[in-house]
Amino acid sequence: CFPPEKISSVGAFQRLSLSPASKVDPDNKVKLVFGYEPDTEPTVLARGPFTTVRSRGPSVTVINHSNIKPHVHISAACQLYLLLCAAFLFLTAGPRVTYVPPPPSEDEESIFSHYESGVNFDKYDEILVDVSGTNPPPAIMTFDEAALCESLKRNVSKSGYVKPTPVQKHGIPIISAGRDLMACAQTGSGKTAAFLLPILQQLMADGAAASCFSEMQEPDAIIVAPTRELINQIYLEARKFAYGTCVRPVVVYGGVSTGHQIRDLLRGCNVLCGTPGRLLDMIGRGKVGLTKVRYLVLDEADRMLDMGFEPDMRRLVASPGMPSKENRQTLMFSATFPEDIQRLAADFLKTDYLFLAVGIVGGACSDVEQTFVQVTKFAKRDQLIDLLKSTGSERTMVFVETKRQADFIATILCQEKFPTTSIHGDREQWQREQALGDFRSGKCSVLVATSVGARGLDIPDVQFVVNFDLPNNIDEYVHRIGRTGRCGNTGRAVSFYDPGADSELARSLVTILSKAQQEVPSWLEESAFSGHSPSGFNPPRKHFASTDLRKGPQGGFFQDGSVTSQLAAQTAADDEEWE
Ligand SMILES: Nc1ncnc2c1ncn2[C@@H]1O[C@H](COP(=O)(O)OP(=O)(O)OP(=O)(O)O)[C@@H](O)[C@H]1O
Repeated sequence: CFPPEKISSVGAFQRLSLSPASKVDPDNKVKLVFGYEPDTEPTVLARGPFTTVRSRGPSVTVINHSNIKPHVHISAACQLYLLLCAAFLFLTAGPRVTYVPPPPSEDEESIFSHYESGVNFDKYDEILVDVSGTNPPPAIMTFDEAALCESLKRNVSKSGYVKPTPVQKHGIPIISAGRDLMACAQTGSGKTAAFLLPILQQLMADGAAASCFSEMQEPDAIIVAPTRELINQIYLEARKFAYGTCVRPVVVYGGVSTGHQIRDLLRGCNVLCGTPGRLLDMIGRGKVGLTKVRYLVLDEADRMLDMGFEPDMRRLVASPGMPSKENRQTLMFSATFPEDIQRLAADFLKTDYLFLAVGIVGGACSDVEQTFVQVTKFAKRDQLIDLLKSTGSERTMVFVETKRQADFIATILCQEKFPTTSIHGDREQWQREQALGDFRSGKCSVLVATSVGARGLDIPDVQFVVNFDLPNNIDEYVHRIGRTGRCGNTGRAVSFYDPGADSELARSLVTILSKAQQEVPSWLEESAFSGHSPSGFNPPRKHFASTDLRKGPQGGFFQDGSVTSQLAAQTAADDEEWE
């Protein structure tokens, strides 16, 4: 059946059309051909029930013709190899995703619904702020000083924002001045608006408007975050601030029908929010062009590294069309600033980027009252039930180590008549979204979660966090308890400390507690400094680092503009399983 009748280009692929008049194979088999180059003999590597087989580059694709007779013998080794490839593809591809999430509400009241900032909101002004790098612009004290355009100002006010938080006071003018930024700030202190407002302001001032007339959308800003729930939340914030303007944010993330997301994308997109994999997929499909990108935001950058997204992030910045770092503005947000994040910052950001640290890098929010209970593994369940009975109907997040454990504990709590739901990586996306919806609406007052719920989730009125299992990573601990005590509100966290399993974390916990001005239980201190714990206070780990390594004499510390003393930061953690 060779030479082929026709070779045509189909996007990045080549299609090799074979003559239907070729000799008939009684088995009706199809051949997979590799290594075809003009004037060379193709090598047939496989036969199988394929309809269309595609491969990139010089290799060639064959379209199924049931009447083709293979004319090259396939060795047994090749057959085995291809069988393994097919099995791998089948296992990794999984079932086709068809879930289409319900559209977010168009109702203005629900778009702008928010919870009130808490009694400690004004205490944010006392937090030490460190800005390092050359010529940082002065901080703003009010949203008026941010010179936002009318519609944005109106949306900010409808969101209940009266005055900026420290990360906004410093972050907004830095971004508006066109500077690259690496920022670390405590949980729940308003990082999302710190990058969204100046970006949206600039796009609105430039008259950016989404166009639905292009098969390839070319966003002005790309925002990347590690988890589906977090990126969706960022998208909803962007949509809220862009309400009533021509700027159109769009979100793409895994677990949802790709076709649905492409259709949404093609309705116009200025600000594209995405998880790394789905974003690269859209770029690979030619639905997203990068040449117009002016802003690239990497939120929770340290978590993206922990989750193994570094290659994806590098692929993104190296993707065809992506402006070089000199020609775009890059903003990275991270709870910690370890060396691998500094390395990434050096690669992705301009050399004169500014480093902004609000509070203690990697420190816990001091509005959360942290309590520890010593309990053995087998007594945890009863302890949890007692605890929940005493807290009544407070909105509570319970963190556990494994997905199976999450289901198990959720079932037990339901049996005990606590309205409970769960979120973890083995649940379908629609189940995850339903669980969050039920928890947000109050239908379920308890949400049992694995680490997937630890970062970034901003759920109103979570009064209580329980670490049923402590994480093996102190950063994770800080993020988990940060689901409460947000935006100046107070919250409580109770952690079950199993001396047999958690002693490795003891010293880091003592550090975190003391820095957040919390009482340190004497038994925890003893455990931290007894021979059972790893030697050395806050043992070094590959992630450890605190402040900007570039810091020179000009790197000062500011408290609303004035130079203060040096911040310290200590985090210690191991990698934990992520889903
Ligand atoms: N200036 C402000 N005034 C009132 N509320 C605000 C202000 N800034 C942010 N908020 C609200 O505070 C809550 C927390 O903000 P956000 O989720 O951006 O925090 P974060 O720093 O990103 O937290 P995390 O580190 O957990 O991701 C949100 O509900 C947000 O709408």
